[in-house]
Amino acid sequence: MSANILDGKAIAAEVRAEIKAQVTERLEQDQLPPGLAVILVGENPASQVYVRNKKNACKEVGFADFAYDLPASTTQVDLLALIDELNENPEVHGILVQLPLPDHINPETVIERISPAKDVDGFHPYNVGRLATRMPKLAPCTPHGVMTMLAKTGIELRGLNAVVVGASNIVGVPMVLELLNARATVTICHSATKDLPAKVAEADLVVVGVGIPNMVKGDWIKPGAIVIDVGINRLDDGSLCGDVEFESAKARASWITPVPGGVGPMTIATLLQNTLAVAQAS
Ligand SMILES: Nc1nc2c(c(=O)[nH]1)N[C@@H](CN(C=O)c1ccc(C(=O)N[C@@H](CCC(=O)O)C(=O)O)cc1)CN2
Ligand SMILES: [Mg+2]
Repeated sequence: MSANILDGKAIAAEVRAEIKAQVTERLEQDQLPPGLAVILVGENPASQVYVRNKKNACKEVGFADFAYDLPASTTQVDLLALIDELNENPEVHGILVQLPLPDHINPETVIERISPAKDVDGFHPYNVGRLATRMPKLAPCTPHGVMTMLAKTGIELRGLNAVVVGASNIVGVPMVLELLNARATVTICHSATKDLPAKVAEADLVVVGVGIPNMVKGDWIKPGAIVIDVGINRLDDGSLCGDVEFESAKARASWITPVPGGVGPMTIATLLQNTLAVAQAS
């Protein structure tokens, strides 16, 4: 068997085209363009790439982007003051603070300061709680983007055995909530999990987001399983790879996401969807 490729780059382009059409309609009705504030603190090279991609995506679909590239020495007090200002700005529908933050800034304090109504990353405890109680408002972008990709396979998730590897707030935990809401039977694995290969081998659907290159081996994959690789690891030669051994997993899976060009572009497309949703509701 050789898996079908779940082409996140192509699906994300479709999503952006739909968003652009809705922005055009808003502008024709003399409404404000959706506005997204993107805050980057410091000079993490990977974050700089992601933020640049977010700004480019905003331009492509006709959003107003409010960019704040702040020095690594920015104090938490100053960052919170900027968020307070953006929370009050009616031209700004969505606010995100790129993670990770420098060590002297507490990410939880910063995330909680963003108005839940403008929290287009979906990281505020209010939005996580909404997802956990099956009343989602703004859902975290990466797991929600994965759900959009899974819908493209046409496969019914209800009753599938889903295994999520990695328990981060950005990926693993909200991914579990999304899959639970789709009525999958969900297992979450993390660094204390015993016999990970056996857990993965039971999965009809496996989602991996741990940040360890090629950690999940192809021969762990149940034949016919769907494999979603959220990892983006840069190797010493500059190339990117995922958390799953791609070629050997592809030989067993029914569907698989590539890295790059899989989940990553869907994260940004979903961010745009969330921002548009806030604008349309305001
Ligand atoms: N505030 C946030 N911080 C972080 C998030 C997030 O959703 N919100 N997620 C990740 C990083 N991330 C978005 O910010 C992200 C990562 C990767 C991609 C992507 O498109 N990757 C490309 C490859 C890009 C490259 O050349 O490196 C791909 O996979 O094809 C988009 C967004 C952590 N921080
Ligand atoms: Mg995200």
